[in-house]
Amino acid sequence: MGESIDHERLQMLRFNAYAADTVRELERPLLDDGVPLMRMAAAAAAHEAKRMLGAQGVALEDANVVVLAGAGDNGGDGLFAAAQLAGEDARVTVVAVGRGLHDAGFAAFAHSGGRVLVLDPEAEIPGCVTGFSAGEAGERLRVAVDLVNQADLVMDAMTGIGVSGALHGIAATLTSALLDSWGIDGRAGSETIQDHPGERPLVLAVDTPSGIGVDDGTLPGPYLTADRTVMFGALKPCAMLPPAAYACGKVTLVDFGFDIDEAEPASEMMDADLASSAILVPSVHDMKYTRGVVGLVTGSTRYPGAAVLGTNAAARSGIGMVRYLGPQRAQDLVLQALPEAVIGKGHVNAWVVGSGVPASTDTADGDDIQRETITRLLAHYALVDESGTNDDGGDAAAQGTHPDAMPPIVVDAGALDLLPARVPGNVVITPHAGELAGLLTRLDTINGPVTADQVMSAPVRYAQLAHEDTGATVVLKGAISVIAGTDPYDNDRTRILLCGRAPAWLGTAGAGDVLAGMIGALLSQSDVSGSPDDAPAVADTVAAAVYLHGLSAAIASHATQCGWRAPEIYGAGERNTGYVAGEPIIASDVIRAIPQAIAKLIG
Ligand SMILES: NC(=O)C1=CN([C@@H]2O[C@H](COP(=O)(O)OP(=O)(O)OC[C@H]3O[C@@H](n4cnc5c(N)ncnc54)[C@H](O)[C@@H]3O)[C@@H](O)[C@H]2O)[C@@H](O)CC1
Ligand SMILES: Nc1ncnc2c1ncn2[C@@H]1O[C@H](COP(=O)(O)OP(=O)(O)O)[C@@H](O)[C@H]1O
Repeated sequence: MGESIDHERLQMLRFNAYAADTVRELERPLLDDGVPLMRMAAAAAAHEAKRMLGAQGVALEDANVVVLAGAGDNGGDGLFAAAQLAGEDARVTVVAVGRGLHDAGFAAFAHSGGRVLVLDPEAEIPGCVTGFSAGEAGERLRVAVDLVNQADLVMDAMTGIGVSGALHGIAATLTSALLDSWGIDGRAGSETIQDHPGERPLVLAVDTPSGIGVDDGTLPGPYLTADRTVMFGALKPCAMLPPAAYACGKVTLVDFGFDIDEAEPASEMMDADLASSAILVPSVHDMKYTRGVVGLVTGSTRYPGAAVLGTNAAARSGIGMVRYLGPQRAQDLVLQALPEAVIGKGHVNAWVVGSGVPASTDTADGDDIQRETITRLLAHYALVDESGTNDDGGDAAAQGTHPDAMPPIVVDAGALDLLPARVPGNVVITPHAGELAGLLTRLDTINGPVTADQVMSAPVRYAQLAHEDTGATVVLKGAISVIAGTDPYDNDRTRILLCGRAPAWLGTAGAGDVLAGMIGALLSQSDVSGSPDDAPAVADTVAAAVYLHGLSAAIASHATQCGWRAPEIYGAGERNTGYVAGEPIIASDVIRAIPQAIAKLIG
C-alpha cells in the first residue's frame, strides 16, 4: 500500500509541472514549520555538482568550481552549495552578478574561505571591493569569463523562479559574454551549448537555468543551457515546455514533500500509464464493428504513399476495420499493401483526412475530387455560432447530425487549409510548426501573419491560440509535441499535454501520415467504447496516440534518445542513463513496431 502511494506520488512529481506561484504556495507551509528548504536545496546542488565532476573523473580536491550567484534566494542556494564544496576542498569562486548576496549564504561561503568576485560597481556586499570604475567593471567581467572558462564546473545560481522576463543587467551581459566566448549565439532557438562538448565547463543550473521563461517555456533572451538542472520541490513548466526544456539538460528533482494532491499542474507530460488507459483490449464479446472503424480520405494521385502509410498505421493500431476513399492509383497501392482495407464509403467511428492530399495550388489530375470530398465532409463539422448552425447555411442538427455528434476527425497536412473557422473539439488538427503558422495566418488569429519561427519559439502559446480560436484539438508536432484541447472538467480551460517519447530518428518523411492514422485509430476505439461520459477526453486519446507513435519509433530504432526524459528523483538511486543511439528508421518501420508498442503498454 505504502509503496503504491509512493509510486503514485513519484509519478505525479515526474510527469506534472507547477507554475512558480503554485510552487511558492506549496513551499509556504513547510517554511512556516521551519523546514530548512534552502539548506536542503544547497546540499542537493552540491551533491549533483560532485556527481557531475566525478563522472568526468575530476576529484573534488582538484576541482575548479565557479558559482554565478544572483542577489535572491537562488543565489542563496548557490552560496550554501559553494560553501559546502569549498569545505570539501574544491577551489570555489563565487561571481556576484547582482548588487547583493543572500546574507546567510554569503556568511557561510565567507566562513569556508572562498573568494568572491563582484561585478556590479554599485553592489553592497560586506567585505568586498565595490564602487570601482566602469573600466574596472569591464576588466572584472573579462576575469569572470576567464574564470568560468578555466573551471571544471559552473553552477548557475543567477536567477530561479523569481526571474521576470529576459535576463537584464550584469546577468545578461555575463551570459552573453560567456556564450560569445563559446562561439554560441544565445538567442532563442539557436545552437545550444550541448553542441560544443569539451569547449566549456560543465553547467549545473540551480532550480532553473537563468534566462529561460520559467512558466511559459520560452527563451526571451540570452540563457545558459545546462548539462543538468537540479530542481527543487516540483518540476516547473520550463522543465517540460519546448524550447526551454531543451535548455535544462538532465533534470534531478529534489522532493521536499510538498502536498501536491490538491495542486493544479500547469502542464502534464504523457507517460506510459496515461497512454495505456486510452488503448482498448478487445473482450470476447467484441467483433470488428465494436473495435473501431476508421475511414481515411488521404493520399492522392500525386502522393499515393501517404494513403498506404496512414491505412497501414491505423490497421496495426488495434482496431476492427479500415475503410479507404481515394483515387484509383492510391486504392490499388493501399490494397496491395493492405488487402484487409475496405474500399469505399460506409459507417465509420473516426475519420482521417488530408495526409498526402496536395494543397489547392499543387493538385494533379483527380486530386481536386479528393479535396472536394474532404471539403464536403468538413462542412458537417463547421460551427457558426453556439446554437449549432453550421457553415452550410443550414442547421446542422436539422440535417441529422450536430457537429459535436459527428465521428471524431483528424485533419492533417493538405486538409488544414480546408478547416472551417470554428469546429468542435472532436476535430483534431495535426500541424507541424510551418503548417500551424499557415493556419493562424489564414485565420488571422493574431491580426497579422505568423511565421514558423514564431511558432517554434512559443509552441505552447500558439497551439493554445489555435485551439481557442478554432475549437479544434491541436497536435503541434515536434521532438516534444504539444497537445491542446478542451479540459473535460472545465470547458473554459485549455488542457495542455506534452509528449516527448520519440527519438529524433522519427523525423522522417511519412512519419506524420503514420501518426494521423494512429490518432484516427485510437479515436475510433474511444468513439465505440462506453457512454460519452466515460470516454476519455479527446486530448487524452490524441496524446496517447502521440505517445504510442513515439514508443513505436523507439522500438523500431532501438534508440534510447527521447525528446524529453523524466527527471531523476534525488536520493531515489540513480537510474540507468546508458545512451544507445540506435539506428535509422523509415516511417514503415514505425508501423511494423506498433503492435509491439501496444503490447508493451498494456502488458
Ligand atoms: N522559497 C524558498 O524557501 C526556497 C527557494 N529556493 C530558491 O529560491 C529561488 C527563488 O528565489 P527568489 O524569489 O529570491 O528569486 P530569484 O533568486 O530566482 O530571483 C530574484 C533575483 O533575480 C534578480 N532578477 C529577477 N529578474 C531578473 C532578470 N530578468 N534579469 C536579471 N536579474 C533578475 C532579482 O533582481 C533578484 O536579485 C528558487 O528558484 C530556488 O532556487 C530554494 O532555496 C528552496 C526554498
Ligand atoms: N527531432 C525529433 N524528435 C522526435 N520526433 C520528431 C522529431 N522531428 C520530428 N518528429 C516527429 O516526426 C513526425 C513528422 O511529421 P511530419 O512533419 O508531418 O512529417 P511528414 O509530413 O513527412 O509525414 C511528427 O510526429 C514529429 O513529432
